[in-house]
Amino acid sequence: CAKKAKPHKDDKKDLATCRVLLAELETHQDAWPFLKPVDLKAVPGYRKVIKKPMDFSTIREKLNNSQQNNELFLCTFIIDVNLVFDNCERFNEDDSEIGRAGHNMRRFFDKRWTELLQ
Ligand SMILES: Oc1ccc2c(c1)N[C@H](O)CC2
Repeated sequence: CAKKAKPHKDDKKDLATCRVLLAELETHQDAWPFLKPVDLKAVPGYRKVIKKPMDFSTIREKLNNSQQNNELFLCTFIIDVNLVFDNCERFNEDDSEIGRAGHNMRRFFDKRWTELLQ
């Protein structure tokens, strides 16, 4: 991940950029399956199948707690967002409403993070 994020000149703004990017993810029309943690009591099999649940509200909490000087926050952010979409692919058919939402959101994220952070 570190090698992916080209060492661009000014990483001081990266935390603010992650917050902007996260806000765009949260307000996307296909974000609804990913806004809050999956209810592990209500969804049979989820706890067993998905080893590392992740969602946008948890990512926001982690960003709010991360320190600018902890330079790992950018990689952690990218890894966590991709975990949301990887979990979605693992648990949902591609040809399902939530499966399609996951693919759409991943495509949107890949485009925006490349524009904003690389
Ligand atoms: O039918 C269902 C019911 C619940 C969920 C899903 C599908 N997929 C989500 O990834 C996790 C929650």
